[in-house]
Amino acid sequence: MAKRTLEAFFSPPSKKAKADIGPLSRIVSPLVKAAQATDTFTDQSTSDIQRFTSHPSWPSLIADLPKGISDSIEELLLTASGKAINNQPHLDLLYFQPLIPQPTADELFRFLRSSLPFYRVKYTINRFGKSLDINTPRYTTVFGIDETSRFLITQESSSSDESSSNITYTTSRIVESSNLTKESPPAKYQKYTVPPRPIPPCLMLLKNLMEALASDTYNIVLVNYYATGTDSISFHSDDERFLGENPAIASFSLGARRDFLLKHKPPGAGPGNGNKNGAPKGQDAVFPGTTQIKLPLGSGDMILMRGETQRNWLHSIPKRTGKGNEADTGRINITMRKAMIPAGTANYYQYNVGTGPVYRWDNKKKEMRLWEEMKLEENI
Ligand SMILES: O=C(O)CCC(=O)C(=O)O
Ligand SMILES: [Fe+2]
Repeated sequence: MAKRTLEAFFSPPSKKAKADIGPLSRIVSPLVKAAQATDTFTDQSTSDIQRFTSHPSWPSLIADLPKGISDSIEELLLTASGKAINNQPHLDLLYFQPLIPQPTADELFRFLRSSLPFYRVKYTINRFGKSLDINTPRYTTVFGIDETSRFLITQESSSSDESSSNITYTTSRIVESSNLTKESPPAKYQKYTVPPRPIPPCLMLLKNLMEALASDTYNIVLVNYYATGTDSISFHSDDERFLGENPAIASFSLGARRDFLLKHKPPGAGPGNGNKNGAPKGQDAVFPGTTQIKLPLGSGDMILMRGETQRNWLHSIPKRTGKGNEADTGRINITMRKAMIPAGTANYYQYNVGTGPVYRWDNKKKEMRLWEEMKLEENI
């Protein structure tokens, strides 16, 4: 049975790179081709066959990206260019408006909403000596593993033919000695309440694209689904220590337009201070020389937050209610991050997968439903 790392599996055969296209396409295009070479992508226009990939850690098969979508994304790469927003202290954003134009973005939105498993995570925190139950006000899911580890993959098919469609990942955890951290990864891994899951092929093209735009690599893909305008994320910064200093976080939006707000942390707010809810209690002072920013993120928009942004700025997606609100048609947000140590993997799975039931999109009822109930109804 052939064994390769996940990275090796998707890495481009460089000789296939086209010579006549711009730098971004040169990076990403071979990755699309490499993925196609595995036959995990199938031409939906000429065939009804939808390819799926399985993995023991996923609650269901996950469909591969239809070739129509990946082709459209690939075509657009030549024109990708972002606008810098860095006219306030400690702020360094790159705004692609859009990165993927709306027809393709909306197709990708419908595809991902129907294909990915989601969770509605509940957890308890300790505030001022009292325990507080938190219901995450949106659907979430996460894939990937920190820098200390790799997934190994094997092909289910006994054939060594790379174009076999029956590809199954199997998780094996290998730790490269050069990457060993003080926290022993195998011991930490035993403590994960949710075992890490490999990034499915349908998210790899986006990951490769965002890596090319950010000039960085990512190992964690976090997906939020805001079903209605009452789903939200409160002011916070993604400044956890396991992301390292000044992380570049790529955030990609699909579906309904939602306002993305940014405000500077209040004066005197240290790292982690006031992190989740904005100003620490009793301190809602505005940082001198800064104003709040509102970016109305639409389908296909991407925002890269980099430099000192996370350390100094908070961001949120506030609730938007009212009749006929576009927010009620649903929005997906995908963030790409690089977790350096197992504590990062554990944290993301705890707060974005958790231990509760799986939800999946029901295309007939047009809502997220418990996957167990859907399976019973459909006799799956
Ligand atoms: O939905 C968004 O645009 C933001 C999501 C976010 O900030 C996060 O997941 O940390
Ligand atoms: Fe965030």
